[in-house]
Amino acid sequence: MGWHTNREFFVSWEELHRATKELARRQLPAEQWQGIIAVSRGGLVPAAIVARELNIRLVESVCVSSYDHDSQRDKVTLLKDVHCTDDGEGFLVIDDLVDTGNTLKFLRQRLPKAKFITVYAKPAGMDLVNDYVADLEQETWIHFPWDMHLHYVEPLAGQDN
Ligand SMILES: O=P(O)(O)OC[C@H]1O[C@H](OP(=O)(O)OP(=O)(O)O)[C@H](O)[C@@H]1O
Ligand SMILES: Nc1nc2[nH]cnc2c(=O)[nH]1
Ligand SMILES: [Mg+2]
Repeated sequence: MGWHTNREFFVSWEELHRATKELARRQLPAEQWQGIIAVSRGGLVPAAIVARELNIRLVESVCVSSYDHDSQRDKVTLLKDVHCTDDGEGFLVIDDLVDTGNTLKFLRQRLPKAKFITVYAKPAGMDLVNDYVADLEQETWIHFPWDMHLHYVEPLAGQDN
């Protein structure tokens, strides 16, 4: 696991790779899948890792955008649709996380027969995914490695506390 304080959870590249490989392992046998659908943008890196592990070369993307509405992220719009079977049957839909579930609720209408998987899941959206690797508290904010950079921190003894 990464490490978290104050309800923030920082995920390293190595931890994301490990957890996503575990997610991929659970989708065996690979032959049951026609292809992978990445939910852009957060699902792009996990989808690449799963595609590599399952040796699946057909990787599609679906592009969505969520808007703040009354401080809730409850309006999802489709920016780019996906090319796959009509109802998504035989496809794996991959996102980095499910939080409120609004994104996946929206995509489930479009792809009712697809299998939805995420690396991380929070309680409000947990029932909307068919598989995930790690659950976190609803209040925890997940920081992904592509949103961070390494930086210096003072030794404990040098801090004002
Ligand atoms: O379950 P929800 O409450 O819908 O939240 C989960 C979604 O939020 C994040 O995407 P975001 O919309 O921030 O865009 P991004 O993937 O382009 O960064 C994340 O990648 C999931 O797709
Ligand atoms: N990076 C990030 N994006 C999110 N979108 C919805 N919840 C989260 C979260 O916990 N972390
Ligand atoms: Mg996203």
